[in-house]
Amino acid sequence: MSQRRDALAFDLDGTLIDSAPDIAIAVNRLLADLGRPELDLPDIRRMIGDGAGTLVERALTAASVPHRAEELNGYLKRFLAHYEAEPVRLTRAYAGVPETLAVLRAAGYRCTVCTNKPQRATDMILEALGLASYFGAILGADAVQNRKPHPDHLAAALTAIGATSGEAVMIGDSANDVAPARALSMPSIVMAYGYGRAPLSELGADLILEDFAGLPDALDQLETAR
Ligand SMILES: O=C(O)COP(=O)(O)O
Ligand SMILES: [Mg+2]
Repeated sequence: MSQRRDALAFDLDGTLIDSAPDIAIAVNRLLADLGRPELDLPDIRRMIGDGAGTLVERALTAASVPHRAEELNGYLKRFLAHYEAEPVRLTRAYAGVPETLAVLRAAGYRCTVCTNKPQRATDMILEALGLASYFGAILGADAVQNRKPHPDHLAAALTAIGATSGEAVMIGDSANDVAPARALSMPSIVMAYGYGRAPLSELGADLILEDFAGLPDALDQLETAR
C-alpha cells in the first residue's frame, strides 16, 4: 500500500482567512487618492485570487479609472502601501482554522502555504493571527517566478517543506488552486465559502468542503478512495 499523503498545501485568501474587508479598505483608499467613489465589498471580493496586480487592474476598470499598462505598477505600489499599513484590522481566520491546523499538525501532517498574495503582507497577516508557526514554508506570489495557477508555485511550496506532489493534497478556494494541483497529479479540496468565481461544481476538485473543521475527515476520505 502506498504512503498516506501527509503534506498539505494551503491557499490563503478565501481558504484560511477572510481577508476581503481589509483588501477592500485598501482598494477604496487607492480609489479615494484618485478621486473616485468606493467599490462595494462583494464586488471587491470577486476580484481576489489572481494576485494583487490583477486585483488593482480589476478595481481600476470597475471604478472607470483610465489606466495604461505602464502605470499599473505605480497603482499597485500605492495599493500595497495602503494594504500593508493595516492588513489585519478586520481580517480573521475562518471558523475552525487554528484548531484544525493544530489537529493536523498533531496527526503528523506537514503544511505549507501557496498564495497569490504578496509575501510581505502574507507574513504580516499569518504572524498577527498566530498562524505562521503551523507552516513549514509560506510562499507568496512574489517568492516565485510563475505564480498560481502555474504549477511551479505549488511545486516550490512543497519542495520548501521537503515534500513531493505525490505526497501532497492542495486545499484552496478557486480554479487557481485546482489547476496547479491537477497539473501535478495531486488531489485538491476546495472550500465552498471562499472567493472562487467559477461555480464550485465546475472546478474539478476531488472534494468540496463547507467547513474547515471537516478537513481531517475529508483527508481520510480521500485516502480511503485511493
Ligand atoms: O490574489 C491574492 O492576492 C491572494 O489570493 P490567494 O491567497 O487566494 O492565492
Ligand atoms: Mg484563494
